[in-house]
Amino acid sequence: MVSILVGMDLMNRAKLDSIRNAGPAILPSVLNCDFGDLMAEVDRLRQAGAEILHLDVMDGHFVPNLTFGMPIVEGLRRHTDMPLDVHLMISDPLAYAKPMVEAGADLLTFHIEAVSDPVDVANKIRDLGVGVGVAINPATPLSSLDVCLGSVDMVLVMSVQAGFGGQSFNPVALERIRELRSRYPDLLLEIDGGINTETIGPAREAGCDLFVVGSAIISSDDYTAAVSELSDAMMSANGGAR
Ligand SMILES: O=C(CO)[C@H](O)[C@H](O)COP(=O)(O)O
Ligand SMILES: [Co+2]
Repeated sequence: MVSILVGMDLMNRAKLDSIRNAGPAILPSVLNCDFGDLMAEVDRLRQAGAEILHLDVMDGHFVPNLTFGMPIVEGLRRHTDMPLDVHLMISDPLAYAKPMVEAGADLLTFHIEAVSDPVDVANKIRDLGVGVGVAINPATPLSSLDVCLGSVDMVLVMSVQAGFGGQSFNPVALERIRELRSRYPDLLLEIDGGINTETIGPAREAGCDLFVVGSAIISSDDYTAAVSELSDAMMSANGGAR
């Protein structure tokens, strides 16, 4: 069991490096895809050029929506070698961190609003051998992250209130990305919510590395065209804020 866990840790850390080196990158969220055809949806996203998957785990308690847990993550893990970026919108991230890592998560992100001791949560997730991220909702003061920024690999700046796909982009996220980028030049920054061809460029100009996109891809009839248009908008923006 120990050697299996050690092997899993090495694999997960390698995937974390590939996430870190992928930026700037588009991470499709499967939140609004056809769950009756999930693996084919993942194949379509992969063929469209996606290299990392973003998985939105919601518990119906921290957010008023319920999605999926370890069995789906584990099924996706067996189906694809893409790194799995798991966004935990749950009230008790530590209760599910180890099962999520065993299911195949490569990067586990908890919400700052959900925990009382973010350093302890970050350290315990890191001890599982995966990358650790902290997410912040638009209404939460950015200063609440200060205590744990030295303990995480990534900050996920929410550009919508966590809970649902298809919401409108909140530009407060751009100010936050700018501020975090200027204070922490090497910190991995991800943005999530309402990212489309209009918002991805400004987010990159603000200094963001990873761009989660749900409905702007999934609502398209042609995932390849959607990813290509997003990628063009992302790459033509000036990422020099970094
Ligand atoms: O974390 C999320 C919602 O809480 C989703 O990742 C996000 O909303 C993606 O969907 P969209 O691009 O449609 O906003
Ligand atoms: Co998300």
